[in-house]
Amino acid sequence: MKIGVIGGGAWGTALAQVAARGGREVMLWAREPEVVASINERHVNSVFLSAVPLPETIRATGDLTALNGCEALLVVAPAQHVRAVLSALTIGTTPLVLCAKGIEAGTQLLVGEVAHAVHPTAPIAVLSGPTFAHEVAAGQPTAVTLACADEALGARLAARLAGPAFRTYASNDVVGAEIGGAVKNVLAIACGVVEGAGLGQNARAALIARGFAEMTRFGLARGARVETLAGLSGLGDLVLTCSSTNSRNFSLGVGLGEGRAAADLLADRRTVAEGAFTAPVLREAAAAAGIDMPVCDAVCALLGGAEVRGVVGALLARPLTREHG
Ligand SMILES: NC(=O)C1=CN([C@@H]2O[C@H](COP(=O)(O)OP(=O)(O)OC[C@H]3O[C@@H](n4cnc5c(N)ncnc54)[C@H](O)[C@@H]3O)[C@@H](O)[C@H]2O)C=CC1
Ligand SMILES: O=C(CO)COP(=O)(O)O
Repeated sequence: MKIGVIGGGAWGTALAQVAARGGREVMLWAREPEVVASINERHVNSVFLSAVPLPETIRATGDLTALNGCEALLVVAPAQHVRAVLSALTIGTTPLVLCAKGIEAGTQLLVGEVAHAVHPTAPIAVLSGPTFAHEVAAGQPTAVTLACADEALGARLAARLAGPAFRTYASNDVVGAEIGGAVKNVLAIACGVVEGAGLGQNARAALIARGFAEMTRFGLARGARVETLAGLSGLGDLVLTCSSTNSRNFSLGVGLGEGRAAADLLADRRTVAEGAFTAPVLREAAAAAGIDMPVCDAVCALLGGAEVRGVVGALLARPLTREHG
């Protein structure tokens, strides 16, 4: 049986590699003809993950119908494009494993909720965790959360995707697994700003802890479980992306912290920094639910062009409050 991968960016390619290592045949759909040609002809994704040779069992296509008949589909298009890509597919009851991290603009839906809206008969699972694509593709040790409401299916998917260096931990908290990944991208931008503006390591650690408090407040309000938020897909991924310039979100924040304009930084890149798209949606959703998320608000202000010194000053000048509740 084949595994299908929807999205030929760095993460889709690394996950194709994971599935291929498990002995699966993999069909990867990519939007860019040059990615399809590069994978099929030279067995490398020269656009998004050029350092890693790929096995011949990974085939690429630009035709979504080539994914028909796959045992499961890993959905790895950026969050804002998942609806459009899934709408072009006939799915039936093929399990969809959502691997993008974000919240849809306009609807405030998590990616799994978007997938369910488009394909109500398809079982939904979420794969999320601290996973830089280049490390996974290189076979470095990695652990992820594999969440699925249908626990038997979740266990099957977790077993199918696991490998000697790729540990999958099963969970039935789909919403919790998604919220961690979506919110940490916004917080990683904030930590990058701290780095770019030279505000110090104390500030970064404080942002991680207070950011986690924001993630928890938002997650609990959306039905997530606190232990999921404190696990691989929440705190684990938050720590990873808030500490490394390998994170696209963190490095976007570094640029903002250095005083560069968000529009210029985003125009310069072909890769996706999901936090830039999630931040305004998260602010909207949090405000509608009456949830205080000052770090996320600060990221929105910086993305909108506010000056770093003023935004940081306003964060620090908030009235003193209790650490918990
Ligand atoms: N790169 C990583 O280390 C990890 C990425 N992710 C998540 O995976 C998702 C995909 O990210 P990457 O593979 O890193 O992407 P990438 O940044 O390597 O490449 C950009 C991707 O966006 C796609 N794209 C651009 N415009 C599009 C459109 N209009 N419609 C459909 N697709 C479009 C491109 O085809 C390409 O696949 C994101 O949600 C990201 O947060 C999750 C874990 C790790
Ligand atoms: O989600 C990721 C690692 O888990 C990748 O983070 P960035 O998208 O910030 O590079």
